[in-house]
This record gives sequence, C-alpha cells and structure tokens, in this order.
Amino acid sequence: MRAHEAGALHGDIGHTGPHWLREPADVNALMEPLWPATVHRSDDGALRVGGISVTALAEEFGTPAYVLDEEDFRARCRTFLAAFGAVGADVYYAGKAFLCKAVVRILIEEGLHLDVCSGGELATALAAGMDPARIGLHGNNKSLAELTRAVDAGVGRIIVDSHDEIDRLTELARERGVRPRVMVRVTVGVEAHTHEFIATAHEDQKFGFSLAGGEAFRAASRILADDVLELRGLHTHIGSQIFDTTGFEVSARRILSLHGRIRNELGVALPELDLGGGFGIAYTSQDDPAHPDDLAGPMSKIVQDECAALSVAVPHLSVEPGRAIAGPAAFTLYEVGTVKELVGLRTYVSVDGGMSDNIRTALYDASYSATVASRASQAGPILARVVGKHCESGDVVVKDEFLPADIRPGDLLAVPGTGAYCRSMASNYNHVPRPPVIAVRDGQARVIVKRETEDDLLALDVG
Ligand SMILES: Cc1ncc(COP(=O)(O)O)c(C=O)c1O
Ligand SMILES: N[C@@H](CCCC[NH3+])C(=O)O
Repeated sequence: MRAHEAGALHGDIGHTGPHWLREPADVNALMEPLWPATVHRSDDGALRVGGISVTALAEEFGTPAYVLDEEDFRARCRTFLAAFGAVGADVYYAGKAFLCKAVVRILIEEGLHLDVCSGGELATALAAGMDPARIGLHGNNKSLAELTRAVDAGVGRIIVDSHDEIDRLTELARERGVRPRVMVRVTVGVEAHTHEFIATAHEDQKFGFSLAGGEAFRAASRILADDVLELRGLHTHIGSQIFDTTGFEVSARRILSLHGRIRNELGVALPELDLGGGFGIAYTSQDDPAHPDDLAGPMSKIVQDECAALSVAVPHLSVEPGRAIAGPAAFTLYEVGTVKELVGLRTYVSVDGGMSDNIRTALYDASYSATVASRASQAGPILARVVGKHCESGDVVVKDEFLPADIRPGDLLAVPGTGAYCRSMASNYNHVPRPPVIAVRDGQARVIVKRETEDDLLALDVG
C-alpha cells in the first residue's frame, strides 16, 4: 500500500491537525463547555472535581476510571426537568447512555422517568427501586422473557416496534389477563445529520413502523381494533448527537400528521406523544449544544400549532434524553504509559485504557478532547493522538489534540464527555477489565460501579 493510501485509511490530517483544531494559547486551559461544572485546575496545577484532586482519585481508585461529577449530573436532570416540565412534558432518562443502581436512585430523587431497552436495564431499574409505572421499555427485538418481565412488573409503557412484537404482547396480555400500555414506534423518514450508525428514523433501518408506507397507521389500527393492549400514543426518535433542531421539528410535524389521521379515521385522540432523545453535546470546543430551554419551547410550540391546525387535543408530551444528561457529567481519567514522537507527523500518547472503555472514536469516528490532568505545564503545544493499549491500530481515544510538549509517562490525562455510551458500551477486548465509575460530590468520592478484576474475567470460564 502506498503511503498516502495508508494515511487516508487512518484519517491522517498532517502535522497541523484538522481545519478546526487551533493551537491553544494555553495548554492548561479547560475549554468550555466540555467539562463538568465543578472541574477546575487548582493552584498546584492538578484538576479538581467535586472538591477532590484527580491525583487523589487516581491514588485511591486507580486508572483508568470514569469520574462522574454527581452534582453536574443532577443539575442536568433538573435543567431538563425544568425546561420540559414548563411545557408539561415528562423526561425519560435513556438508560442506555449509562445505567447503574446509583444512577437510578439519583433519577428517582430528581423526579425523572426512565427509558430502558433490555432486560438487564429493566432489572437494574427495578433493583434500585424505580416505580415501574415510570419506566418505558424499548427495543426492536424484545424477547418473550423481557416482555413477560415488563408486563409482570407493570411498566408504564412498552414501545412496540414490530408486528411480531404486537402478536407476542397481545398473546401475553391475554394469558395474563392484563392490559399493557403501549406506544407505537414510528419511523418518520427524517435523515438526522449525525453519523449513519446513530441515525434512527430514516427509512432503511431496523427500528419502528414506517410512516410513509402506512405501516405505522396499520400497527395503531390493529392495536385499537384488538383492544387487548392499551394504545397510549406514538413515539419517534430520529437519532443521536443531533445539533440541527430542524430534524426534531420535521419529525414532530410528521408524527402529528399520523396522530391526526388516527383521530380522523379511527376516532381516537391518543393521549400521549414521545419525541425521543438525541440532543447533541460538546465533545470538542467546536460543538455548540442547545440549552434544553431552547429545545423544549420550540418543540412544544410545534406540537401545539400542529394540533390546533388538525383540531385535535394536544397529547401529553415526553422526551428521552440520555447523552445530554450523562455525557458531559463525566470524564475518563487515564495514566500515560508511553509517548512516541513520529517526527513531522504527530506524537502518539498511549494511555492505560482505550477502545475497551471508549469505542466511540473507532465506531463513529467521534471526536474527543483531552488535557493533562495531574499538573499544569509551561511547555508549548504539540499535536498528539491519544491511543489505547489494545492490539488494533484503530484503538484511538482522541484523534487530534494539542497537548504540552513535555507530556510524559506517569502524567494523568483526562478526556471529557465520556459519561454517555462509554461505560455502557465498554468491552473486555484483549481481556482488559472494565474501569470503575467513581461519583464525586462535595469532597466525597464513592465507587458506583466497581473496577472489574482478572478474577471477574475468569469467572465465566469453564474448565
Ligand atoms: C429510543 C431511544 N430513545 C432515546 C435515546 C437516547 O438518545 P440520546 O442519548 O442521544 O439522547 C435513544 C438512543 O439513541 C433511543 O434509541
Ligand atoms: N451509542 C451511540 C448512540 C446510539 C444510541 C442508541 N439509539 C453513541 O455512542 O453515540
């Protein structure tokens, strides 16, 4: 393979970095709005979070570790609740972003609902005491066991995704003599401007019933006709890490056209409507996420206006943010192991984790940022790539970042924006144990998910 081909394969961008990456005036600065609210650099140069120094955290809990700023997480719950509550909407935290019992307890305390998408997430929610009536169950291929568990627990809503699932759930409801509440997941045909693997409402993908093909109307019609399941409303989710709010507006209009059709042709004004999650967050200083107030107001206004135009009662709204609550509330703390300068190209900084604790860079070509966390540096910036310890050249955590030229083994490195879809998508690739999650608040640190051990890895081996 010729050199330029190899470069293209690995997304090489030369020694100046991609066009948006600017040499920082100060390598020690913490760029807004990337960091959890309590994070700052203290007088000794180290980062502090929730009143504790990262060097103390690394000493006590080891690295790599996900560090969750609990106050920041709670504040994001409250901000979403205030913004959407003001327009009469419920907020279902999307557990797929990051879920454990401690998080469920925080959600209960802060008054959020919870969206789960597997038996495991449901078990976590129930084990931590979440009221089943406040849980919604998603999934394009829920097993009979998952449906049974949800029905028996009495979850507030099951978002049905296929005719097979409607058959299965109808039979289950008849057997059990219950009337589960359901919503129909609708594919509204919106191409969200996000990575194709995380867009979910264009036509050619696995989720939901198509609006254009009339399948969503047929699904709603048969549920209403059978009258075994209680149809509460329609649901759509157009994708994830979305900044362009036009997608939400178009999707709201389209799903309300179906809502109107159901009222006109079937005589039923469905009482609920869910517009999903997908609100983007900042991973680099280039990203400019919307404030929940700027999402809730316009989304609710579109719903009101469309309902007025259709002469149909306004349904009770809900949304399902995951990333926007958990993502910015945590960072990953790594220790630098090796530093390798590729002259004229960039410096490779290897950390003690990698694609097993953050698969998003490899999977979605996601961009992240990083800073040296254990000290401030007087050295100038060098273009660096932060890589992991796995046996893959694609094992990249941060593709491009300016780090201080004196970065060296033993430095702690922090990568912000890793509260969502990092621990929840973590793997044991290369038999690397998954890192713990440490929640920090008011000068106290507590482990909310333990570090996996080699014994844990061996525990499932037989023989
Ligand atoms: C149905 C559903 N709801 C909510 C979410 C949460 O999305 P996000 O974390 O981007 O807000 C997802 C994930 O994309 C989803 O599939
Ligand atoms: N896991 C994805 C988002 C997919 C959400 C599920 N519909 C991410 O890391 O961005």
